[in-house]
Amino acid sequence: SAAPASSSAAAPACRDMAPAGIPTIDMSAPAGRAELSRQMVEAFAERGFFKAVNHGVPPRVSARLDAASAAFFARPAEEKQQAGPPDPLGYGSRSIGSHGDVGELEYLILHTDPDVVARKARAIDRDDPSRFSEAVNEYVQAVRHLACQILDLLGEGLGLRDPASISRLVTTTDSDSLVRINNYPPSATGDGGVKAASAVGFGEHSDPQILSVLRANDVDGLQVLLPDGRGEDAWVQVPADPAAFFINVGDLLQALTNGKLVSIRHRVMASTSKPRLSAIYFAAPALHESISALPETVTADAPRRYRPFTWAEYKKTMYTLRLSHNRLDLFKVVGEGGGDSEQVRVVQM
Ligand SMILES: C=C1C[C@]23C[C@@]1(O)CC[C@H]2[C@@]12CC[C@H](O)[C@@](C)(C(=O)O1)[C@H]2[C@@H]3C(=O)O
Ligand SMILES: O=C(O)CCC(=O)C(=O)O
Ligand SMILES: [Fe+2]
Repeated sequence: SAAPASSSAAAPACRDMAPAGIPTIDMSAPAGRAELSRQMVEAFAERGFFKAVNHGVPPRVSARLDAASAAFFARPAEEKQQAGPPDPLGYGSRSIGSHGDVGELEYLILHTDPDVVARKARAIDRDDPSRFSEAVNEYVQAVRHLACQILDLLGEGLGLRDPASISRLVTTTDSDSLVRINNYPPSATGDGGVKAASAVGFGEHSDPQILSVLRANDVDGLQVLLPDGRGEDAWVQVPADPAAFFINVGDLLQALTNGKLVSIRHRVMASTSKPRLSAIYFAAPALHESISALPETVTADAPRRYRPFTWAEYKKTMYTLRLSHNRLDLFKVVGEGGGDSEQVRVVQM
């Protein structure tokens, strides 16, 4: 089916933003583990994201990735193209996906398997490939650990019989997790000013995987779409904090929790005079993994919302669609009684 146009144009401008509603969670659990997992479930159910502080990722690990990324982006354009095109992994500039989405950025998308990183690093840092691959591998290890801690806490907060069942999807050796490094150039107009606040760095979308762990430098730009309390959604600016991680629910976690946790729509607006550098770890399962609602999340009051699907199937669908598409809707079960009924109809693409 045809992808709908981005709804960004229709969404309210930043000046109409809802009062800041950025849940912040102290990962050192000052009030105990049970309270920490309760806070996480609440933040993910109501907002789909939170800011993690005291997260345990050493600042030098992030700084090392920043330095390696900045060194790559500073190379001449012809040299960077050697690490592209994004097929869908690799170096890309402005074009996002293969359906006409564009943004004011350049990026690297890498699979997190260390062997794959090592191979790609030969085109990224030709003088010393291991300088780049080691920085990425060390970073990935640290953020995967953080992601799994969060997923275990969620498992506990959701009252799962097997609380580690979600994090196991990510720790498997054939996990399809990715890391994406984005560089948004300063949006100077040439006359000393900056572009209008409407310049899109990375258009509106939800992340397809299980969980996204985002860190950026001190440059603002990330916005999340949140209910404004008056029955509308509004874009809320997420103030930059290089010492924190911003964690968001992906489409698969929404499906696994039968819609209890919500995959948040977000975007990046490019209107600053400094480059924004960000790195996002997308925690994903293995390609063959079947995704269906965890039994504890399916009740008489909350019947099954999505039909089971594999990550490979979901990924194939997502790559045929525009960035802004509500792709999880295509897997919705329709009909009375939810998905446990033999009579269910499934929305076809
Ligand atoms: C337009 C697209 C880019 C994207 C693949 C897609 O067809 C739809 C999902 C997009 C997205 C958003 C989150 C991540 O940045 C990303 C790497 C992902 O897994 O899904 C991108 C994809 C991409 O840039 O290849
Ligand atoms: O670069 C950012 O800050 C966010 C980008 C993003 O949402 C993505 O790459 O999926
Ligand atoms: Fe995203």
